[in-house]
Amino acid sequence: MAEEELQRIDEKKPWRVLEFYSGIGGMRYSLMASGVVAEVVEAFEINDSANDVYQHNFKHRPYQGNIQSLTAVDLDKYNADAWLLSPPCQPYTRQGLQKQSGDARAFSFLRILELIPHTSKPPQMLFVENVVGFETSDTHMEMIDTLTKLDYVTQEFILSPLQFGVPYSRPRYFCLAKRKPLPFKYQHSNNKLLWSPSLLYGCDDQVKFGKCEAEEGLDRLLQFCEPVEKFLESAAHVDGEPSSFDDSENGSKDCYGQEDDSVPDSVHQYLVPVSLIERWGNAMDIVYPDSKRCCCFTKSYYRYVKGTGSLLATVQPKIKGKESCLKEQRLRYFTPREFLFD
Ligand SMILES: C[S@@+](CC[C@H](N)C(=O)[O-])C[C@H]1O[C@@H](n2cnc3c(N)ncnc32)[C@H](O)[C@@H]1O
Repeated sequence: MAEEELQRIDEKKPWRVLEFYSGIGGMRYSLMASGVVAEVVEAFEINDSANDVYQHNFKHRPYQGNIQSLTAVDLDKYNADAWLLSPPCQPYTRQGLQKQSGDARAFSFLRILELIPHTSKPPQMLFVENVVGFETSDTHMEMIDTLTKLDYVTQEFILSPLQFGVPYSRPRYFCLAKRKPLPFKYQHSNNKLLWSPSLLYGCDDQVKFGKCEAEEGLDRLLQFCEPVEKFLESAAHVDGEPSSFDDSENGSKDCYGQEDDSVPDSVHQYLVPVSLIERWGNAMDIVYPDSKRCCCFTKSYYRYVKGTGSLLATVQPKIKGKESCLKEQRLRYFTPREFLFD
């Protein structure tokens, strides 16, 4: 690696970052929240609507095209230090066909890996995010093989927001890669896959950062988790965004078919129609303001009930759960701002 490259990192000049599969910009948000001095010099995303949101959020419209068509020359011109990549996860999800590298949606990521050795200045750092299942895939094998050959050292993690005090169960795979001679601060995690972030902080505090898969680890984690209510929008602050779920059966009245002045209009749109509760109540995942967990929200939240995310009971019964009448618990959907937990 050229001397001046290392110098740039040492001198804390802003990292030049490329964001692949930028979606609505979650990676960029995390980068900003991390406090790293960095500039996203370009983002790449094929989806027009995602790019609208990204542009709204960051006042920059990502390069709209297929990442698979990028060339090494294209990438060279950004002179980037770090690449952030969150490629499609469908090839690796447990519920899917698990075609892995044989799935067309994996091709663009494989192509990016192929391009790295052909760039005149490979990135010094990579950050890859995907679903649990990626770590056992042939795509992962290909990625590690490519990175090792190109002198990268990796640290891999499976982490859940629960391990960071957020009441949301959503384990995800993360890979950090640095090109030698750039070192990791804590090198005992080099080339390992870990289920706890503790070593990132140079400690092995399993009480604070338990392996969240294990039952007793989960119990310990929940002690440190904030309750759901900490992440709720107060009624006054619920934006008047148009409802994206079908409450046509509900008309303009509340879910009980009555006028209810105590519920602001802005919250009304998030109430779960009573007909849905009657039909699908058994399949609903219900949480309370003092709960310390939520199920993973999917893009079908608001459209389907089963397995798409939790619903919030706004009236707490004496006995929590489905033993008490669900209709009386005044269930509502989480708002978009709430389930993005920002
Ligand atoms: C897992 S999501 C990434 C989410 C993103 N990190 C965010 O915060 O929204 C994958 C994204 O990659 C985009 N995508 C998939 N294949 C692509 C390709 N070949 N070229 C460009 N974008 C692609 C999808 O439209 C989707 O938005």
